[in-house]
Amino acid sequence: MIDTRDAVVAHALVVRRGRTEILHSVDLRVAGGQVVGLLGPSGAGKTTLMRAIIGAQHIGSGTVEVFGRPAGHRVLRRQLGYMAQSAAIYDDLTVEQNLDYFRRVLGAPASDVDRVVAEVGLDPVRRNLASRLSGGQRSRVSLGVALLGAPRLLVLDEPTVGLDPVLREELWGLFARLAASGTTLLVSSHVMDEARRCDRLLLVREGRIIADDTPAGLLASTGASDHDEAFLRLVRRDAASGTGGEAA
Ligand SMILES: Nc1ncnc2c1ncn2[C@@H]1O[C@H](COP(=O)(O)OP(=O)(O)OP(=O)(O)O)[C@@H](O)[C@H]1O
Repeated sequence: MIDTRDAVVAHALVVRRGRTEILHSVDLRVAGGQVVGLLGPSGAGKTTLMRAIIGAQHIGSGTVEVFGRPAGHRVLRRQLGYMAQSAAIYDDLTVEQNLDYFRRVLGAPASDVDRVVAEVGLDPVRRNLASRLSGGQRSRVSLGVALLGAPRLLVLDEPTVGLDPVLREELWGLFARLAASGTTLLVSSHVMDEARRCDRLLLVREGRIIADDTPAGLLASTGASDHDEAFLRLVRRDAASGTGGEAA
């Protein structure tokens, strides 16, 4: 069944890391059953926002709710899958041992290992030690861990980085299938070409969301012919308006 309720709602969210304010009063709504792209320059605050949503980031003020519960609430643990930028897997275990270990921790069914191995395309290397995998294979094991237990919300921090175009295309196909079956996906990326694969795009710059639109809507509102150009125009427009960066 498609879950059309809001998966994530943030209101006036402020996050500091160390002494620096990273997110400045962010308002955000992520509808259920969509692939939402989180895009923006390096250091804009995408990872910080994702960490706040999964409940791993101390919040200065404001609120973040996931499926109507405060982020980090224990009942959300099994409803959320998170893939961090650096692969969080055990080097001395094989691909399938890694997946089996994490699915036990989650209480997910044993059949999840085969399902996930197939979904992330790691069948040929399933018995290889993680230490012997390529960078792209390692990140796919991490993605596989996030898919265990079939969570309602997947928060994926640059899941396609380092992957060749064929694999990237396959993973975006997987994301679309998951969304069609009701999963909500929040996916960060630096590859603007991937923007067109999302249902909705959030552009983050200097700790603020400066655009929230569909891929087609962003092209229309900026008059750009591709998303690279659209984002450049939006970032330049925002920089010229002088709203970013000063809040401390
Ligand atoms: N542990 C930390 N302590 C203090 N500041 C941090 C910490 N981690 C990140 N930051 C700062 O927070 C800001 C946002 O970082 P964040 O990782 O959220 O950006 P990002 O948009 O995900 O960047 P990238 O695309 O490069 O991954 C950056 O200015 C960064 O220097």
